[in-house]
Amino acid sequence: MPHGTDAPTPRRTSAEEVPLRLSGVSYTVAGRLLLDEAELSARRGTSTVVTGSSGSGKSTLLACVMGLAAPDSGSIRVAGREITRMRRREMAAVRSRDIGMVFQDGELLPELTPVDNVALAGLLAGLGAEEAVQRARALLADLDVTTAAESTGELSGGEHQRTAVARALITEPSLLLADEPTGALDPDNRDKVADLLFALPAQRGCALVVVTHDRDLSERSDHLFHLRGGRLSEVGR
Ligand SMILES: Nc1ncnc2c1ncn2[C@@H]1O[C@H](COP(=O)(O)OP(=O)(O)OP(=O)(O)O)[C@@H](O)[C@H]1O
Repeated sequence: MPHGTDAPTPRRTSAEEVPLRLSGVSYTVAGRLLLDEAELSARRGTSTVVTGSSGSGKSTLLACVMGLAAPDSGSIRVAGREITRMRRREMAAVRSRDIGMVFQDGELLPELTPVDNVALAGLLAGLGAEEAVQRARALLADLDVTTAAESTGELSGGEHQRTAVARALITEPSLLLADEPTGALDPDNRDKVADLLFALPAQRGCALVVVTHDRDLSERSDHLFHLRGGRLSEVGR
């Protein structure tokens, strides 16, 4: 294209977009600098783990990425879009379409079936009811969770957390976040859920970002960062 024309830059395809890019992100709470010009990029097909002592700000980092906490300065791009100045409604749409989140205790509704728990996330993101239920059933079958259970409360710890992973995947997000996803599990289930999570970037082309104390998860990741005194540094291995 000749230099200096006004032709719009072509929109990059979603496969080229970097699911997460933090640049110069600072965040202070109660007078304490939790993030000091943090830099982190997570590409599709890769896994990243952030470790740090209790209270170092790992969950706060994820809260910033989800648009639930507003940094003092810096840029956060999710699926190619700047989120730091996004309106609440637009951010909610990004959160439900582009980001999947797995919490330590799953945060599922115990009285609903596993299928309904997973399908509900799809419905909230705008999928039709039939498609949401079909996707929920397929994901649960893939992740080896029974679709016959009448309530999620009756699942084992491992099944419960695999259901939480299925719920996070229903919108096929480019960015999958997890906060201590194995923290509430026994060693056997911890291994199974870790195997499952760290296989997802290659299987589904998403970027996985996990914050954890679990050393085993750190060792599985493609990229390892440590957060201390507000400084987020990549650990060479
Ligand atoms: N809204 C808030 N008001 C005051 N302090 C806060 C607020 N949010 C977070 N903090 C403090 O910021 C620090 C970081 O919290 P955060 O939960 O991000 O740490 P963490 O590294 O995830 O810890 P853990 O590993 O124990 O989960 C903590 O000392 C917490 O008490």
